[in-house]
Amino acid sequence: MLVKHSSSTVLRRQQFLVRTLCGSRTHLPKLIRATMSSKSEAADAESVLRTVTPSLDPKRHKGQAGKIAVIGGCREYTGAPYFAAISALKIGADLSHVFCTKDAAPVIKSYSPELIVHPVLEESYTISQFSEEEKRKVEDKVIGEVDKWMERFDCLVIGPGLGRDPFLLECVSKIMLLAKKSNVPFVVDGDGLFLVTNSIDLVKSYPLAVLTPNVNEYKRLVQKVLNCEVDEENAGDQLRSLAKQIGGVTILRKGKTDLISNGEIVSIYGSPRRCGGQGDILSGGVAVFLSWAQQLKSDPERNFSPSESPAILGCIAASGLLRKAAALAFTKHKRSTLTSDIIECLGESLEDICPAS
Ligand SMILES: NC(=O)C1=CN([C@@H]2O[C@H](COP(=O)(O)OP(=O)(O)OC[C@H]3O[C@@H](n4cnc5c(N)ncnc54)[C@H](O)[C@@H]3O)[C@@H](O)[C@H]2O)[C@@H](O)CC1
Ligand SMILES: Nc1ncnc2c1ncn2[C@@H]1O[C@H](COP(=O)(O)OP(=O)(O)OP(=O)(O)O)[C@@H](O)[C@H]1O
Ligand SMILES: [Mg+2]
Repeated sequence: MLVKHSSSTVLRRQQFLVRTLCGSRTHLPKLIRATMSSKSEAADAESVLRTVTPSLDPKRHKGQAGKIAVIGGCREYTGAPYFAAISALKIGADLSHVFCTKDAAPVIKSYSPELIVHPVLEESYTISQFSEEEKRKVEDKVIGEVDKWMERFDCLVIGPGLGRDPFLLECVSKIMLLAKKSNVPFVVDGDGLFLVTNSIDLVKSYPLAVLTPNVNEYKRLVQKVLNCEVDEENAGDQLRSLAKQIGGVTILRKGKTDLISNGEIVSIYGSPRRCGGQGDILSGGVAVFLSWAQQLKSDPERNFSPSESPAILGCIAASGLLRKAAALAFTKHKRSTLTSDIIECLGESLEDICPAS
């Protein structure tokens, strides 16, 4: 489905792509052609997808296409971290880890042998009999288990199916500090947003943080940070000022159309099915495309220096791909479309935009 836009919107989109791609001798002509010819939003998201997706070069070794870690998964929720982690692999990352509670680990492992699952997080009920000192030791152990892996990850996804246990969230706060210390980008979603909304300093002024709130999570963020209600009339301005107030983090506000804090809108494709888990696919996708965009920026051979950040490019690419896969899954399964059906369509949807060979 192509969306019609006013000429000023089309112009803004063309300016965005030119801005994004300036400095790229390798990609500029092809991408500008794509935007000029279709003058559509599909060209924007698809051009970004084509730009950031790396070719399948036989010289590359395992890990170079991305190492992602999801911090999430507890007694209640095992689907959400699985959806985020498996989506990262299905899009093209090489390795996908999950750091979850001990209860959730065997369940998540049983969904897929592809995932590397670490049963390290603890909830309050497992340590309720412990003294304060013993609790501190458990916390140090949890942090240590994640820390020894941290430098290897290209991006974390913090929050899908994390739950809201206070002890567990305290440990995750420390994991965020570790990620910041190591300059590892992270996507915050689900219960990670509950944590961050109540402790905004955890992400404040960290340029490598991406927040992906749904309608409820966004409402709580706006109330807490801007001290007002969501203003649909001035949605773009409000989103920009929210991101500014949090010190320049990137925000992807999910909904009927996905709004990104630099002013971009992704409303192509999409599906009328609202089954749970689609946001989890998106968070895994943002992590992969952000990593690829960051790689692209630092690869001297590709000579690419877009003015838009990897975080913004990651959001546009992931949103476009998820919505395309959701639309494709809906054509096949109609009312019975489930999140796993959408995940099965990720490969075909990406292939349609950037063929593997
Ligand atoms: N299979 C799973 O394990 C899943 C677990 N999930 C996890 O569940 C936890 C809570 O996430 P939720 O998304 O439920 O939390 P929210 O606080 O976003 O949603 C709570 C409730 O709000 C209502 N709601 C949702 N969208 C709405 C809308 N557009 N307008 C009005 N009301 C709306 C729904 O009835 C929902 O139960 C997170 O950790 C999340 O990651 C979800 O990701 C879904 C899949
Ligand atoms: N009304 C809608 N019409 C079309 N697409 C939508 C609509 N609402 C959300 N989406 C798409 O679904 C994706 C997930 O958004 P959603 O609001 O379902 O997230 P979520 O509530 O966090 O999901 P999850 O169940 O995984 O927690 C968005 O990125 C968006 O592209
Ligand atoms: Mg969610």
